[in-house]
Amino acid sequence: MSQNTGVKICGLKQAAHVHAAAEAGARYVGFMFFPKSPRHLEVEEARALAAEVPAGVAKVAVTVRATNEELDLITGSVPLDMLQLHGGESVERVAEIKARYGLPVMKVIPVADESDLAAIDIFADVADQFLIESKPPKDAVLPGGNGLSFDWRLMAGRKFWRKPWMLAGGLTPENVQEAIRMTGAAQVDVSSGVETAPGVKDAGLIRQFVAAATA
Ligand SMILES: O=C(O)c1ccccc1NCC(=O)[C@H](O)[C@H](O)COP(=O)(O)O
Repeated sequence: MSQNTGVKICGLKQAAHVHAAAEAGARYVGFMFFPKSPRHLEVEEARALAAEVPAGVAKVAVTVRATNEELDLITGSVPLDMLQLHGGESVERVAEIKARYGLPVMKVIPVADESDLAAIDIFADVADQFLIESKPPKDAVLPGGNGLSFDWRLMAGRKFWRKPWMLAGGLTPENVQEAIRMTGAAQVDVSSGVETAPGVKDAGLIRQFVAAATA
């Protein structure tokens, strides 16, 4: 663990939780734009929430195979620092989004087994960061935010990729220290693990998570 561990709290919907995350020391907050998600925000809600985020904390829009029309609306309405692409976007689409919006892009790499890690090299020229997380079950409604972890042993000795990366998937205040120890992650992301029900964040759990990740 390290006091320098970067923490992203994803799927925030309330100002109080944005404040709890920022005051605890989170470096990123994630706003969901995916109507099927219990964490989904309309752009007006996201714009109001973004105004609560202090300087120094990055505002990340999480999207899933969003069209240019949808991204135009999101980026035109909400002041953002990063776009997280959580769908099956191609290398070409990631490059197009990066050029069109001029924002850093975090590409999600879903992992179930070792072969899935090859995608990191494939996207390394176009993505600014990676979020490495568990592949969702085949019948899952959501491609992320499922509270499921993957086998962290797959990451052992793999931390020297060309771009920064974040570990995600099923992290909690209880397991995040072990996850960092096993993977060497310098950054971690959480959503379900700081909730009391899907989409319902808890300020105490947010504080516990950031404290454990940065202890
Ligand atoms: O959180 C969602 O509802 C979601 C829906 C669709 C795509 C992505 C989503 N979340 C993105 C995140 O970055 C989550 O924090 C990440 O998947 C980890 O989630 P969890 O396992 O719940 O901590």
